[in-house]
Amino acid sequence: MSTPHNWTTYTAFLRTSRASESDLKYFALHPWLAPLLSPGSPYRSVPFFSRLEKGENNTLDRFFNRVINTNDTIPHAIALVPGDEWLALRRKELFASSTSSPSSSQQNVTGEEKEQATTEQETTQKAEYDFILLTSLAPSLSGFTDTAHGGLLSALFDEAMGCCTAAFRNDDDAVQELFTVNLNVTYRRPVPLPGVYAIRVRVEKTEGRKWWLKGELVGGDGVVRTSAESLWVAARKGGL
Ligand SMILES: CCCCC/C=C\C/C=C\C/C=C\C/C=C\CCCC(=O)SCCNC(=O)CCNC(=O)[C@H](O)C(C)(C)COP(=O)(O)OP(=O)(O)OC[C@H]1O[C@@H](n2cnc3c(N)ncnc32)[C@H](O)[C@@H]1OP(=O)(O)O
Repeated sequence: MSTPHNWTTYTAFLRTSRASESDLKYFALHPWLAPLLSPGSPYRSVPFFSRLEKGENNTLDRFFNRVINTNDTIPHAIALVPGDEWLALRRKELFASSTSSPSSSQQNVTGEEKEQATTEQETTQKAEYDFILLTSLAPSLSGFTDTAHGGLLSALFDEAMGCCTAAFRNDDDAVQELFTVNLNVTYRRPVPLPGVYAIRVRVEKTEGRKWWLKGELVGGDGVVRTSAESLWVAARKGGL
């Protein structure tokens, strides 16, 4: 078992960590991922947080960091996140008209600031998605023969979306923990096993404590095999 991490905030984790060489080497073998992994990519490769060991006495994320962290389930997974500048712009965009602003410094964004953000967006490297999970799926994740189980795909969307929201929460906990209250998954095409897939997600909008997200799962042929929409609700201040 690997050593538990010692980051104190998710933001610090995003800023300072890098995906393992073995995972990077593995995904680099798949040419369709090159635009996401090359030096010119708008994304940085970091470990998939949910997969990190949290310590013997900490039961956080056990499903992802133990049960489906094996050679015959999910042998490799990494996360791709936009650069700091782009994330900051997205924060401005998402919280400009919302009372769920993740930081007091981002509240009451004025028209002038919005305009400035638009200009900045034109010059900052644009990332179409707020979070991408690259994952290999091995044969033991099957429902139908050689096909990924639909429940597993839902769990992957939920987790990727959770990590996506975490990047927009602030270190000072101005936004409370977020929970999935609704997850609507559309199974469009089977997801063959074994295979390598990208789950790309984006926050569509926020309103008060509510956040709406969308996501898609694609393989090397670019076909959207599964898509998902979800609603997340931040816990009330002062706890549930
Ligand atoms: C590195 C350092 C360490 C730091 C670590 C930090 C972060 C971790 C980082 C990364 C995390 C990474 C990954 C996490 C990823 C995934 C985790 C898995 C996520 C899940 O898998 S989580 C499990 C399933 N999840 C639940 O276990 C939730 C059960 N639930 C509740 O606990 C309550 O539901 C609660 C508390 C959420 C809200 O309760 P509440 O009482 O505060 O809110 P209330 O009911 O008033 O709703 C407020 C407004 O939402 C609307 N609304 C509510 N529900 C709706 C629905 N279903 N459909 C449509 N609208 C709905 C209402 O209509 C109202 O709308 P309006 O305000 O407009 O009237």
